[in-house]
Amino acid sequence: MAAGTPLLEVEDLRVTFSQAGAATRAVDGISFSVGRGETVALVGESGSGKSVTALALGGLVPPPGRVEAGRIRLGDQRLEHTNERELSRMRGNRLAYIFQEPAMALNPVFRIGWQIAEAIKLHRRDVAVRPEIERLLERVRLPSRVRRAYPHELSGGMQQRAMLAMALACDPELLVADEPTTALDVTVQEEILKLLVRLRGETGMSILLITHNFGLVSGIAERLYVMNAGRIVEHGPTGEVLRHPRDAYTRRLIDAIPRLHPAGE
Ligand SMILES: Nc1ncnc2c1ncn2[C@@H]1O[C@H](COP(=O)(O)OP(=O)(O)OP(=O)(O)O)[C@@H](O)[C@H]1O
Repeated sequence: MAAGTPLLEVEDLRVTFSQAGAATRAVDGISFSVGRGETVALVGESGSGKSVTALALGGLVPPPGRVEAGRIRLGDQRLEHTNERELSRMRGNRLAYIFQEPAMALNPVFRIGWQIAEAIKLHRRDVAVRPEIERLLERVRLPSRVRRAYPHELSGGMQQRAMLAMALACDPELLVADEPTTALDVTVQEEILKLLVRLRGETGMSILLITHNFGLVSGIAERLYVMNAGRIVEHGPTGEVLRHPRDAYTRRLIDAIPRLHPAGE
């Protein structure tokens, strides 16, 4: 593969939800890319189509949603031609997700160690499971004792770290983080974002960060795409877009971040 080729390339993606004879185009012909080792943010208000885009990457759009058109390439793999079995193998091998509500994604009746072990066993037969659990807990800065804890015994931040450990179990090339900190307190949000930055440095993986919050992206994402009503309305290097937004919708979202505009400025 040529040097500089992005890890993920999405072209003209369209996703439609059809219900009771009416069709809603949730994603309306968007194109974007994520480089190797790069963090890219997809930013937009609720309902703009960010999550549906994220789900489309892994073939996870729920019915009655349907990917109508588009080309998706991850490394040397064309995903739109991939069947469900291959997609499910790829999820976890090359592509992993973390979502907003770790408490919903973790199984309440199993200990954290068991759940991480399942994630390891699903995709990797070549590693000793127990040391690998310890390695992953260490990687997300959780103490070893968490292995024996149930999800409800952990704080929200620790639950999100446990989800991250499961997502990292298979050394994904791309981590899709869909509103990973929205359910957390502000200080914990910062901890999780710092952890993501550190993990990216340690593993070399790429991150697609999905958020409604422009306040989160500086210092995390090199580039961002702004989504509105299923379309990308603006994109560019994060600092540039934050300082000189060209689109009126982008400007409105940025104006809503109080700390970028201290009183008197
Ligand atoms: N399960 C569904 N059934 C019907 N329509 C859906 C479904 N999921 C999403 N949509 C449609 O897709 C649009 C985009 O939803 P999406 O979840 O991608 O937005 P979002 O930007 O991620 O917002 P949020 O942060 O609130 O999830 C919605 O406005 C809705 O019209």
